[in-house]
Amino acid sequence: MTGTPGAATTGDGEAPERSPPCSPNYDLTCKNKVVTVDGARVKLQIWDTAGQERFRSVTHAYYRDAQALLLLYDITNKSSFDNIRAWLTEIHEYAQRDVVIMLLGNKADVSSERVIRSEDGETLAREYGVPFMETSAKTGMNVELAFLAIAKELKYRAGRQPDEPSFQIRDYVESQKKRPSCCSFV
Ligand SMILES: Nc1nc2c(ncn2[C@@H]2O[C@H](COP(=O)(O)OP(=O)(O)OP(=O)(O)O)[C@@H](O)[C@H]2O)c(=O)[nH]1
Repeated sequence: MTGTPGAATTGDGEAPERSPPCSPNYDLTCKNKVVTVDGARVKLQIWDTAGQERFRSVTHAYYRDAQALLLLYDITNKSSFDNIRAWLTEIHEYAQRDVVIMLLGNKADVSSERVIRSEDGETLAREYGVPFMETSAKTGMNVELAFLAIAKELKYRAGRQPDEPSFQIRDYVESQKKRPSCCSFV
């Protein structure tokens, strides 16, 4: 899922789903994930797109309806990081205007091969006003947090009362995220 968007749509854990059932195909995989937010079950339907250029025309159709997009790059692979700007441009054009976007720098466990500094991810995320953290699919670092933050944001939007203070996903992520413990590069 590196250099690529993963899209999420939600449904109430109990209610009929807003999204159609998962039907993965050759260039997309799909999984359901239930996250508990303030005692309520939020079901996320997660689509993992392939990042290759040749799939872009196919993936438009999928992320057009997404409520959230997780953009992953690989901290050991510069081109995956460089691709993120192109994806953000695509998203601006094709995704819903209020889509929740999160930038994730994956493989944070392999610090010896790091070529993208955390600060570079932070700077890019700030430029686009999106939350950012580094993750590791291997150790699990910040992985649950990424889905929890998305679920919180979507649940908040769905049930917001006019006088309720808004949920600030960037502040939440900043306060909860773990930082990689070692930084042997630059
Ligand atoms: N050390 C480490 N390896 C990882 C991590 N995430 C993925 N990998 C490894 O990187 C390789 C590629 O992982 P994939 O998830 O298939 O990569 P991808 O970019 O999604 O590939 P496509 O779905 O084909 O675009 C596999 O060998 C994974 O085990 C991570 O956080 N840390």
